[in-house]
Amino acid sequence: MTRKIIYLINPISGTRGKGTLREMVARRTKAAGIPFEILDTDIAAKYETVRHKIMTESVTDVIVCGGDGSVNQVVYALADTGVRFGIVPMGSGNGLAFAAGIPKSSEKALDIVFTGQARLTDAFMVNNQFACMLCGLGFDAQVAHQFAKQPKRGLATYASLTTRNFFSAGSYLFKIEANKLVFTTEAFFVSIANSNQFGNNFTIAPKAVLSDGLLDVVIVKKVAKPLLLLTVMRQVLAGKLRHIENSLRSPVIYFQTTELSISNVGNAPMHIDGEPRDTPTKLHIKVMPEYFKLIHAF
Ligand SMILES: Nc1ncnc2c1ncn2[C@@H]1O[C@H](COP(=O)(O)OP(=O)(O)OP(=O)(O)O)[C@@H](O)[C@H]1O
Repeated sequence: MTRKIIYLINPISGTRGKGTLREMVARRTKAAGIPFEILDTDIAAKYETVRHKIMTESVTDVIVCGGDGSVNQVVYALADTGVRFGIVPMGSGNGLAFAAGIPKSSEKALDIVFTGQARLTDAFMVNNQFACMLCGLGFDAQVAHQFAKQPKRGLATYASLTTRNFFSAGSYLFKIEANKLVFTTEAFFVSIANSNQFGNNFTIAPKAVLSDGLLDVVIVKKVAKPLLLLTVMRQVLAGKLRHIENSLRSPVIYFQTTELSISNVGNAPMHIDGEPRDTPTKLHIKVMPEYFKLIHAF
């Protein structure tokens, strides 16, 4: 297949400067003999010009050089063109990239762009909002809301906000309907995951697969604070899927589904793919199987 690549670089994602990246991407793509163009991502997610180029210039691949928020907006705007998407992870978390086996090193991630396999990958909708890797309600969303206001991005900022919030974290009441069951729970957070991780290889839904047509739902219930860390570590290291009815009394409820409804009774904050979003009181969440083509390392 003759390839033509558009690179979309987010100038503000993560902490690394993008000058070296631009130079490296241009030098190596030229050396590989692939026609290409390098543009910036758009803060307002307007990609009509890119869409026009895809249609009129036979562009085959759009490579996002940024974090999960950038991937989210680009994929949602352009998936229907049928292009293959790749990622050079430049964000603070990079959950989707790491779930697809893409390494953090920009040089190695570019190798995957050149040699990796495009695989049909699921996405999901949260009411009318698009998600490709993770939606969170509660603790991690609180962190995402504060992170968005920080002058400096990156993992260090995330880690320090997470630690600070841990001690003050509150729980929220949710009414959840999934797999023909309705239950009420008081929880620190609810994660709805397509990717197996939050980012930075911190796994929250160990059984999640990007292309299985299922969403992994992890509910970490209200427990005494000293127990919370242990509960999360157990989920990270050995989280086992169980039927909802068999885990209602456990500190963690972990199940798979294709869709669910959540009444956000306690008004928990929300994030989608790491970006803070308004807090809805009612959510309907539904998987969109095989929604886009993502270049994986495996
Ligand atoms: N050209 C641009 N200028 C400024 N901001 C932009 C631009 N393009 C996109 N954005 C915004 O940048 C924000 C951060 O993007 P991104 O997710 O790539 O980085 P990150 O938050 O550091 O990483 P991660 O999501 O992996 O934690 C998003 O809110 C996105 O809307």
